[in-house]
Amino acid sequence: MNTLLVASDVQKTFIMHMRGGVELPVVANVSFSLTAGSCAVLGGPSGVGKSSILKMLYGNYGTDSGQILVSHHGRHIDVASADPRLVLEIRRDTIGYVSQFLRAVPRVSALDVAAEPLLIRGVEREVARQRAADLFAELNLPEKLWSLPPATFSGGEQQRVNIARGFITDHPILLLDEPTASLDAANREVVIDLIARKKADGAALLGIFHDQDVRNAVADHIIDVAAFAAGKSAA
Ligand SMILES: Nc1ncnc2c1ncn2[C@@H]1O[C@H](COP(=O)(O)OP(=O)(O)OP(=O)(O)O)[C@@H](O)[C@H]1O
Repeated sequence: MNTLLVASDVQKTFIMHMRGGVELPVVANVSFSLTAGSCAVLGGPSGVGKSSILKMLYGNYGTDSGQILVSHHGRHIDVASADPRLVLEIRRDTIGYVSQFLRAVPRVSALDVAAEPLLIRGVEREVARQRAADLFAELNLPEKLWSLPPATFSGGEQQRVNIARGFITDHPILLLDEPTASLDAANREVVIDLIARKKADGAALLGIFHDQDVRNAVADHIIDVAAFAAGKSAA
């Protein structure tokens, strides 16, 4: 088994400095690993810390303790303690992330938003845009929208731009935060298929899916986040 990420005893507490230093413990004792060619799903009730875990793996949230070891260009790097420049390099080449909502940049077309992760990896602009167009077509995004900035798109249209942006690269690790939340049944099926292809290509995926049908279709195993707090083995 080719292990691409190992999280060990990860812990996080939010301290609300604007609220008199109130402490909000979010997760503790979080330990799991991700292997190539499989999709793990974070499970557990709302508020248990699923999104926070994804954000820690991506380096958006810091950790209080624990390690998040990632296989990056043949080295094992601890995302939890890596310097910000290295975290950016890991995001460029090793860990992709589909967030729930698109952060649209004004005046940038949907095609260029989706193509950007390839451009920053040095792929030629027309090749990257063609790849984005192929994904948009597969995701049934109307062609008349492709050259428009996505800020005014519907929730489901924006989510499909975000999915194309996340799936366009061949990152070995891909994090998915509710990628199907705003999609209709037909497009949920497209995403299930995209995930299956990523697995077949050898990527390690970790996702949050509230939709039970999607979860059943993609999950190789469920990581029960509530069990960490209870001190049990979760995976
Ligand atoms: N930036 C933040 N500052 C303060 N508290 C936060 C922050 N992000 C998350 N939290 C808190 O951490 C807890 C876990 O939130 P998180 O979004 O990780 O849960 P979740 O399991 O993904 O929930 P859901 O299934 O509802 O999306 C919540 O109580 C939330 O209020």
